[in-house]
Amino acid sequence: MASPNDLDTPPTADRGWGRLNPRHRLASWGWVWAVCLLLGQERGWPGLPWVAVTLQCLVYPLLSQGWARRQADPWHAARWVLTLDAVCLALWVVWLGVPLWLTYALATASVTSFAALWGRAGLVRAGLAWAGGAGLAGALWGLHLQPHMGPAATACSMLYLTAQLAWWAHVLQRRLSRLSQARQQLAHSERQLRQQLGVVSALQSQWQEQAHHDALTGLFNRRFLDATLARELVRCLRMQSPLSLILIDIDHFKRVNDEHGHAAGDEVLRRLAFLLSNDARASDVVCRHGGEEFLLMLPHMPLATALARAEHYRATLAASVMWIGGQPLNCTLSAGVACYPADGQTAELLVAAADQALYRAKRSGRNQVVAASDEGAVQSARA
Ligand SMILES: Nc1nc2c(ncn2[C@@H]2O[C@H](COP(=O)(O)OP(=O)(O)OP(=O)(O)O)[C@@H](O)[C@H]2O)c(=O)[nH]1
Repeated sequence: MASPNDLDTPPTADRGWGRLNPRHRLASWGWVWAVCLLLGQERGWPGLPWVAVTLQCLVYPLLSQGWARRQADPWHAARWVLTLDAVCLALWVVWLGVPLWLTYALATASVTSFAALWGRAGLVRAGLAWAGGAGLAGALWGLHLQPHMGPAATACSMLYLTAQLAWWAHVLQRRLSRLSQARQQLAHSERQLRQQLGVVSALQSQWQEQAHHDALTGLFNRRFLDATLARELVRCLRMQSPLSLILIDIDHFKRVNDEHGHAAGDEVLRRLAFLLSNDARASDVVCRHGGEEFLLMLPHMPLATALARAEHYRATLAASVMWIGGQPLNCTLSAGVACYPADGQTAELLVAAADQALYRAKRSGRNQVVAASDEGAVQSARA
């Protein structure tokens, strides 16, 4: 006696996969009225049962539906309406003499409705309602078995049952197809989301790369070094290990730009960057500190080794002739070397010590390497 055809409300675990549909319920009761009409003709009912049948099949559904709609929770009220339907149907079939096909059609339609709407709990409720209705009718009027009906009433009952089952199947099919569409959409959205996440993560990596690297040379930039140096110093303190800094500046770089052009100057910066990063260990951080200045952070490297590294760079650059735009170009560099902990215990102090050493290297004539701890002494012979 219920219909699940209202698909606008998504089913929930509580509501099964159907929903009580008032129009379909009225049609079902109309059908019952038609079957009773045929049965009444077959059995030659007098006038009174017709009034009762009409009240039951055409008036009661309207009244009960109106009541359910006025309740605060119409869904809960519908459960009681459907239960009352089952009780009434059981009363009728017992009173009419349990006609086999009519009982079967009505009971099946009622039980499937309960099951579709409320699952297993609905089945129990349907069983109780039918047993209650039949028991009440049996107590009132006793059981008068007249199981057979004529072909017209039987055909009508069968048709009703078939229509009811077909309707449920149709609703179930629509629900499943909607579910499958929703799943496909969900999978599509998930794919799109994954793609977008991929793009975002690629952009993030690109942004991090740009944020930490110098565009011209590809070396780390000063921001990255500032963030790393403090962390490395803490590690070296914990491990009681030295950390050296080499600050390098190309000598008379302005002249390079003036005489060979800015592009040639850029090329010199790139080649020196390549030289510096070529020998670097995995733990070293080679960065462009600004302009024509480079800073190397060398964890766990004592001063003597750092001085030797700086001297290697100085000597290599001084000895090499760069051919840029068909022109020979020779550059030199000056370097200041400072070592933790002797020359400074914080990042700022250590960089300042390396800067002082570089300044002294410049002041002493350039193309040389100077250690911060060795006040004024030139560590490396001029090339
Ligand atoms: N080509 C090029 N030149 C740069 C870049 N950044 C800074 N410079 C130039 O580097 C030069 C640095 O000049 P100065 O600071 O006077 O130093 P210098 O000429 O190297 O002289 P000293 O350091 O005293 O030996 C300036 O002419 C800047 O324009 C860059 O990215 N590309």
